[in-house]
Order: sequence, then C-alpha cells, then structure tokens
Amino acid sequence: MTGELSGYDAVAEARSVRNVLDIHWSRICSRLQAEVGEVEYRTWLKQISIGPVDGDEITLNLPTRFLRDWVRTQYGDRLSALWNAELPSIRRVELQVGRPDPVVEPEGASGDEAGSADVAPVAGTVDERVAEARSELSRHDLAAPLDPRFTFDTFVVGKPNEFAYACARRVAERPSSPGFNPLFLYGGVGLGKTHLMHAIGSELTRGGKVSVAYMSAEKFMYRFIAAIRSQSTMEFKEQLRSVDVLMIDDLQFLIGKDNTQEEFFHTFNALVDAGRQIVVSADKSPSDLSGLEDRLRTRLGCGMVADIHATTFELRISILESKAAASGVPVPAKVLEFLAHKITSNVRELEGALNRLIAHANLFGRPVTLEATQDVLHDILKAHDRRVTIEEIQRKVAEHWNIRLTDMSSARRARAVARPRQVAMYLAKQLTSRSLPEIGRKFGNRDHTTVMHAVARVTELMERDSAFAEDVELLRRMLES
Ligand SMILES: Nc1ncnc2c1ncn2[C@@H]1O[C@H](COP(=O)(O)OP(=O)(O)OP(=O)(O)O)[C@@H](O)[C@H]1O
Repeated sequence: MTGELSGYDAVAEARSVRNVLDIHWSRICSRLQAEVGEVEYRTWLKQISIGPVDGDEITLNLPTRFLRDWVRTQYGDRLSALWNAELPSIRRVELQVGRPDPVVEPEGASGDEAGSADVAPVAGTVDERVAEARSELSRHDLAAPLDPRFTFDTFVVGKPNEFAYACARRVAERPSSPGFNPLFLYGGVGLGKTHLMHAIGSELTRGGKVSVAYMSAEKFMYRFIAAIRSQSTMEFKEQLRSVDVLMIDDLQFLIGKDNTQEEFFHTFNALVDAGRQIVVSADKSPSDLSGLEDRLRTRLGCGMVADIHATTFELRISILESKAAASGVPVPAKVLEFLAHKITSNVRELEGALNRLIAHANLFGRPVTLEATQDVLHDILKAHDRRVTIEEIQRKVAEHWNIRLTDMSSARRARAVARPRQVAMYLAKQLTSRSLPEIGRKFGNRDHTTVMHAVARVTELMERDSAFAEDVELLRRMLES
C-alpha cells in the first residue's frame, strides 16, 4: 500500500458515499427489527427505501399513502432518532409516497470498483461531487455523540464481561497507560462493546479536559471518503490526530476496504506515537480478523486485548433486573427468568424484548404477566424456537429443583429427587415425539410403565396444586415456545 491515494482510487471510493447511506440504513433496519420484532418489521418497515438527503433531512419512501401515514405516526420519531444517532447531521426524516431512487451509472465507471459489492454508483460530475461532498463534510461533526445512557453505572458486570469492564475502567481512569494502549475489546453481537466504549468516553470527557472522538469504523470510512471527495484529507487527518482518545467501533467493517484501512493505520501510529489512547472494538480478536492488513493486526494486538464472552443465565437475569428496575414497571421474577432462558443470543435482543413488554404495560395499563409476555413477544419467542431434547429437559428440570443431573437416571427414590424426575418424564412426553420406552431408557433404563405412571402422577398433582402446576408450566414454556 502507498501513503497517498491515487485520483482513481479517490473517485472510486467517493462513489461509495451513497452506499454508506445504505450501510447506515441497513444498521438502522437491524436495530428496528430487534426492537419491534420480525412481524411488525416485515409488515410496516421493510417496505421503506431511502431517498435523497437535503440539508439535515433525509427522505424515506413508502409505496402507498396508507403505509406512509402509518409509519409516520407509529415510527416517525424513532426513525428520526435512529438516523440522528447514525449520522448526527440528519435531524429530520421526511416520509413520502414514492419509489426507490434509480441508481445512476457515473461517468467513466466501467468494470471497475463501481461494480464491486462495497461501491455503489453516485450521480453527478466529479466537480459536482466535490462541491456536494464539501458541504456534506462541513455539516458533520468529527465524531458521533456519546450516548448518555451507556455509562459504567448502567453496565451490569458478571463473569463473562468482568475483564473487559475492568480494562475499560482502567483506561478511563488512566488513559495511555503502558500495556493498555490500544485497548482492543472484542466479542459477539450486542454484548456491550459499544456500551463500554461510550462509558470510557463519558468518564474521560466529564472533566472537560480530555478530547475524545468516538466513531464507528463505517463512519470513519464515510468521513474519510467525504474528505477525499472534498479534497480536504489534510484537514481530516489533522482533526483526527488532534484528539486525546480515539475510539473506533466495529473495526471488522474495514475488512476489504484497503484504502480506509491504510488511513486508519497511519492515524493509529501517529496517535500512539504521540502518547494518545486508542480504543477499538471488533467482533473477533485481532489475530482472527483475517482480511485486515497483517501489520495493522499486529499493532492492534500489542496493547490490551479483552474479550466479552457470551452471557450466562445469571448475567442475563441481572441485566434484566437492572433494566426493569430503571423502567419503574414491576416485572415479576418469573417473567425475567423466562426471558433470560429464552433469549440467550445477545443483550440487545433481550433488552428489546423487555422494552416491548414495558411499553405494552404502559400503553394498556396492564400488569406484566407470563401470559401477556407470551402474547406480546410471540414473534420474538418464535424466532428463538428450537427442537427440545430429553437431555435439555433433564438439565432444565434439574437446575430448577437444584438436584444433580445424574439423579435423572439414578435409582434414588427420595421425593426431592423422584418428583423432579417425574416432571422431566412428563415434559419429555409432552414436548418430544419420543415413545414411552424411549423416554424410559433415557431415565436410567426405566420401564415404560414407570413413565406412564410419572405422566399420570404429574397430571394429577398439577390439578391439585396450583403452585406446582405453575412451576411445571413455566418449565414447559421455557423449553417449548
Ligand atoms: N452488561 C451489560 N449491562 C447493561 N447493558 C448491557 C450490557 N451489555 C449490553 N448491554 C446493552 O445491550 C445493548 C447492546 O450493547 P452494545 O451496543 O454495546 O453491543 P455491541 O457489543 O457493541 O454490539 P455490536 O456488535 O452490534 O456493535 C445496549 O443497549 C447495551 O446498553
């Protein structure tokens, strides 16, 4: 790679500005999907296409007037807020009845990067594009604003994230400490990387003495391309290199974007050499980010690398408890447990589900119950459907009554063990297509009549004892829905 971009590269990358809007839009769509659920999203929001940006306003098109009106009343504010969070220069969203903009092939684009996946064509002559880009660049702040909700206080710490949390705290207390620069946070989607970065930023800027620039890698690319188009790369570099702390989120986005990677590499070196702090997040560790330049990966890995592991049940419960308490709406422990069992993939989805429940409770003034939860979150829960296995049933039931998993197949007959075992057999009959003899075999080679007896006994007990019935019902819902 060379230090400067050729004119050809510059124009080619400049063409992707429109594509960058598409990228922002696809991120917004993912968020909306997580927030409102698959069904609502498909019914109302999927039909939106993005139109032009004019000043601080972006136009979104919908195919019919009815859809436009509905989306405007139901989601208008949320769409504006999400666009503003992605691109702070956008403050308003105009919803129109219309079709997507036709894509215009630019001059001189033939079989080059214009056809590649990350570069979409943009209309206009080079001069027009430069002028447009300049005004666009001047409208944007260097960095995205920090989200005041993402602080250390609101971050719930547990085993899976305690190391990353401790490293983030340390950087916020003493930036540029040896061994902690760069700080590289990595982990799966929605596990709190952005939250921790914003928390570091908020902590550091509190005194007003430290300048922090936080931006996503996409935004970094977008800014860089806009600078190239407006022939102001020097200003862009100077701006970036004047901050005390630079934080780049979702670095994996730069994979395959060689020119932007190169620019980032130079900025990175300039800042670290000047004793400034860098914080980077990605979905993988530096060594696993194949597609990033080797020298960049090496530099990224030479400070502190901290991973955020997948959440545990305990952490999910703590997060839900904390978010429910902050909302002021009482949410029964059983509902929190249910959610923490069902939605295990990422915290964003978990939070989205809880938010929907709370919004529903507020809107209709009804208490949150397990039944309401099943109803309101029907689509989300369905997306988390899985085939239930007997082993899973045994594990959940053993956990629930706090007995050893081996007791599911042991010969012990004490009631504390025998009753949960009967419940597990009952659930195996209800939730799987296994035959009675097959179920018996999984429970320490028991006879099919033992399973029949267990099913009858549990059914009878459920009729007599409502607390017991509720327990079994909760387990069934957790395993099944
Ligand atoms: N430990 C936690 N305590 C409280 N909230 C959390 C925690 N972990 C994640 N969250 C919340 O979950 C949501 C998603 O987190 P965040 O955006 O930080 O994830 P991410 O790891 O950056 O995801 P992505 O890979 O999509 O960029 C945020 O609203 C965040 O506040």
